[in-house]
Amino acid sequence: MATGRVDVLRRRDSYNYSKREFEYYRNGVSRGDVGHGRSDELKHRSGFHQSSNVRDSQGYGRLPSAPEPLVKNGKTRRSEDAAQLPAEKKIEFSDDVKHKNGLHRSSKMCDSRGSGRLPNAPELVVKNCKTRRSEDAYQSPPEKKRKFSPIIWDKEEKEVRVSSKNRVVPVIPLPSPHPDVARLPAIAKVEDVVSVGVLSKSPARVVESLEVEVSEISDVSQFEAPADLSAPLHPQKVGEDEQVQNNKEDTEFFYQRDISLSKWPSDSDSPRDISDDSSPESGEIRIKSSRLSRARTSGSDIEGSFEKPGSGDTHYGDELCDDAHMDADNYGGNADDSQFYSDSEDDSDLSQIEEPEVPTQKCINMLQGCRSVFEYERLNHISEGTYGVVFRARDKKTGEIVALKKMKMDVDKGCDGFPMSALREINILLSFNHPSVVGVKEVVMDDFDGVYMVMEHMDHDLKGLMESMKQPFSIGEVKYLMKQLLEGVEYLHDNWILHRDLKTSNILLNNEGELKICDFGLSRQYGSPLKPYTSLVVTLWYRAPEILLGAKQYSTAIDMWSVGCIMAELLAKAPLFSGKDEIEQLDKIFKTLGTPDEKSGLSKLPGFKANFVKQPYNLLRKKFPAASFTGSCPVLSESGFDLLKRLLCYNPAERITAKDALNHTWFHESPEPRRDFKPITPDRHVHDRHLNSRRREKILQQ
Ligand SMILES: Nc1ncnc2c1ncn2[C@@H]1O[C@H](COP(=O)(O)OP(=O)(O)OP(=O)(O)O)[C@@H](O)[C@H]1O
Repeated sequence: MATGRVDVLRRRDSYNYSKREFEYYRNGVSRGDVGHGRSDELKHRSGFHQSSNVRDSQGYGRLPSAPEPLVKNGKTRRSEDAAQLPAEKKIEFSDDVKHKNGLHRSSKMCDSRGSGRLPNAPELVVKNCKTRRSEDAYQSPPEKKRKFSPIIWDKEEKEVRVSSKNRVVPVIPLPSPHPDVARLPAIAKVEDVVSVGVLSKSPARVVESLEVEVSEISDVSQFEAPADLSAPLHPQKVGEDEQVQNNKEDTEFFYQRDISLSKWPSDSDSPRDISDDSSPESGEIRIKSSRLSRARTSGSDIEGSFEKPGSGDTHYGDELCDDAHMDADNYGGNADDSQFYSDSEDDSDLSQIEEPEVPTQKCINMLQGCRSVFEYERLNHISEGTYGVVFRARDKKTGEIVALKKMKMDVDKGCDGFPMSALREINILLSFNHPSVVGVKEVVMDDFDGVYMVMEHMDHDLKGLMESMKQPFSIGEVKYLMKQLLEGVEYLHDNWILHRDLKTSNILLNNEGELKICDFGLSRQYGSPLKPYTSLVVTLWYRAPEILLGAKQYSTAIDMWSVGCIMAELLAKAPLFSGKDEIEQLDKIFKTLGTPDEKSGLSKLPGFKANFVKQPYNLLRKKFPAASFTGSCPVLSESGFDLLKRLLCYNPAERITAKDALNHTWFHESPEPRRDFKPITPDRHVHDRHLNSRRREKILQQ
């Protein structure tokens, strides 16, 4: 059956969409209407991680025992003492830096290429895993750092500091770990400092994939000599160049991630100020340990219930570190023990700034290891995407209903290693805390190295909800949903994250009408100047024209285009541009919005010269008229249409930002956003949704 299932999955992949979409398209949209673009995307998304993921010999964390990689202008080096580079570890902000949500935020501007809105940062210099803008371009307090890690680095500290003043950040108390799940603690034994950005790579691979300044390596004994740095890590069959580019991108992403709060303790560590210069940033998790345990291919049955197999079935024995088992009594922090964060020298300045009330940042003490998935009772399968299978489950101790996303380990076909997409998602979601971003509670494991992200459970996703609705949302409801979506997107962009896969199936809703963005597998950090990114991001229907036309440099505007497509879909209850490949997608866009001209900001892109249909008019208003007597098309006021038009503006530099969109008059005119909106009868939809998932399971088994 398993083989059959895989075959079906493969077949499904050849139709280029996830099972959910498969079902959706199968039932709702003719097959011919969708998907071949998705095929490319899937291939790419799979290949995207292929060579960058090399299974190391660890368990859950799979942390290589690599010394700390330091990134400097795209190169890495190691240093004996990262603390010697304090200046390089800071990210400095220009004068218009604003403080919001406990994070320093800089306003955005358009880059000279018109490729998107950039933070008003001049040249970014990446050093020591942190980003810094060239000093001649701005003068801002060097002490200002970007901090958004939830990870507590200090075992003894029950609280950590964050950049925001007066923010209490409680440590989420975790119960005792599953006795068989000691992989994370096990990795806290090594002596080298490594980055979570290379979690999926063995030390050798880390060296292979990055340029290393050997002179600065303090301990070369643990590294193999760098291989051909330009070569992919594995033989590639397709899209090798693209793959190499993607690997670079992946690597850059993690080295640029900034988790300056994070600390990994060692037994001997005393509580440290997390602003310590040596604290890791940019997605790195520093660990002390050198014991490596062999990681094995995940063999867990994703369809099985979370019943713990007999203890004799576990295979970690000889690999586990005995003292990795944690004493239950000592396990878990105490929310009451939180203390105020301070941003050291910044405090006086910050006191001048009126700070909005923000939710506290989540903290998870990584040292506590992760609990077992057997702490949860599996209730039902919710959905399956490219990167994970999502279940509804109940916390056996608290009774809380959660969503468990089992990370697919085999998304990088033919490769070992923890998938980069999963690392990104876990890292980002653990870092963020916003009402419009889905909350991650913890990461748990099964006995087969399966890794699960425990998320707050949401009753619907927008796609499923719209499928089940007979009528489109009312304008007040659309406003309310759009407002929440824009708040989430604004939060991401303020925190330098591009989601890169905003679509209705990645927008969740609970029965209270609360909206949350999920699926951060394709997200990445952005900065200035723009780096070449992969153009194979964002599900085709929501993909911005600049990406479709081959732009390699893009920014937050790509998410805003997706938001525009989502707004149109909320209004019409049908996707706006549903091309089945890139050409058709562009064709559909141009037929509605008019073929872009030289002034569109797209004329320099590689695909612009292609012979597209010439359609000089913007016909969007026809689809969303100001009044309709037949009720066949959704009505939209002048100001609502203006917002939609600005979201779907060709020129990425002129496309409206999330912040400006939130201030748009549409949200202030009547009807007001319907805050009392609650999705349709919850039980029925939940039931339907589960029925659907059962139907999907059947299809997969055939
Ligand atoms: N916290 C949650 N609560 C309820 N349902 C969820 C939750 N997270 C995800 N889902 C459901 O699972 C589906 C797939 O989740 P997700 O998009 O994270 O997986 P994926 O493998 O990354 O998908 P994709 O193929 O779109 O990349 C979502 O569309 C949603 O229906």
